[in-house]
Amino acid sequence: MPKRRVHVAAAAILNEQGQVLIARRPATVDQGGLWEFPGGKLAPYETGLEALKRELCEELGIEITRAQPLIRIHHEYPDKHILLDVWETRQFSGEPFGREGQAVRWVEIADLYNYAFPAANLPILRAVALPREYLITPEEADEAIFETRLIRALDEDGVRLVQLRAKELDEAAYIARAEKALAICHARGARLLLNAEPAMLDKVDADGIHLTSVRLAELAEKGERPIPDNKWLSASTHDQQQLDQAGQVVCDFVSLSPLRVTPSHPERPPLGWHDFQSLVEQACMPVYALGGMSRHDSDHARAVGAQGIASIRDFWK
Ligand SMILES: Nc1nc2c([nH]c(=O)n2[C@@H]2O[C@H](COP(=O)(O)OP(=O)(O)OP(=O)(O)O)[C@@H](O)[C@H]2O)c(=O)[nH]1
Ligand SMILES: [Mg+2]
Repeated sequence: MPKRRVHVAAAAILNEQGQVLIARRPATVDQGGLWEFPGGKLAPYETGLEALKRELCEELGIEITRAQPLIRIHHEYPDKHILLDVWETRQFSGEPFGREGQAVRWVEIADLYNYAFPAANLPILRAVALPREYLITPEEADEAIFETRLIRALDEDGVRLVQLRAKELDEAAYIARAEKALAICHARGARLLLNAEPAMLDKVDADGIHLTSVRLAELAEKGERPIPDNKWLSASTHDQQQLDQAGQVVCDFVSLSPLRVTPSHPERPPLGWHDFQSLVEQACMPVYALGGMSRHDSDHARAVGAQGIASIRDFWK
C-alpha cells in the first residue's frame, strides 16, 4: 500500500532577542514528548500560509502578520511521507502560550541542539541558524585591500557568513590570511568557513570547511562526514548527483550554481530559477543560490525554497 502523504506547515517564530519558540508535543500523540516547531496539517482547501495562520492561532493564540518561506523538507517516516513546509516569522500579535496545554519555550538558536526533535527536523535547525547571505571571497593579491573589503562587507552589508576562497595563495599565505579573516569575522559575530582540505581545521580553528565539488566527490566515496558536528560543512554543487553526495557526507548546507551565466564560469549552462527550484525541493539541507546573484535576488531565492543567495561580487566593493 502506498504511504500516506502528509503536508504540514510549521513556523520558526523569532522574537526581538533572536530567540526561537519551540513547543513540546503532548505525550499521547504521534512523536509525543519531542519538541517541535508549532504548526500542523493543511486542510484540503488550504495553502501552507493559510494553514500556518490557523494553526498558530489554535495552538499559541497569536496572529502572524508576515511570514517568509524558510525551508521545505520531504521526509520518509516508516508509516508516512511528510512534507514539512517551514516558515520564518518575526511579526505577530499576541503573546504565545500553550493553548492546548503544551509546554512552549523561547530558546537561543545555539541551544536548539540540546532539545530532542522529530527526525525530519535537522535541516530546520540548520536553516534557522544560517543567514540569508553568504559571501565568497574573490582572489585578491593585496592583503590590505582584502582586509578593507572584508570589513566593509561585514560592517556595511551586514554579512554574517564568509567563505575564504583563495586558490592562488600557497598554504602559508592561506593560513596567514585565514587567521586574519577569522579575527575580523569573530569580532563582528560572523562565521568563517575555509575553502580547503578538511585537515586545514587543525591549523586554523575556523567555523567550518567548504568543499569544492571535486573534494565532495572524493569524500562521498567514503560516505562519512569529514569534520566534527560542531563545525559547519558546506559544499559546491551543480546538479542532482552532487546534491546526493552532499547528503552522503552530511553537509550542513550547500551552494547550487550557476543560477545565471557568470564571467567566472562562462562555459557552464545556467540552471535558471525553474530547474533550481526543482533541485532545491528535493534537497535535504539549506541551499544558497549562486551565480550572478545579488541581494536583490534574496526574496525570490527564498520564495523558490532557497536559504538565500551566495555571491562574490555583490559584497566585494
Ligand atoms: N508541527 C510540527 N510537526 C512536525 C514537526 N516535525 C515533524 O516531523 N512533524 C510531524 O508532522 C506531523 C504534524 O502533525 P500535527 O500533529 O502537528 O498536526 P495538527 O497540529 O494538524 O494536529 P491534529 O492532527 O491533532 O489536528 C506529525 O506527524 C509530526 O510528527 C515540527 O517541527 N512541527
Ligand atoms: Mg500541531
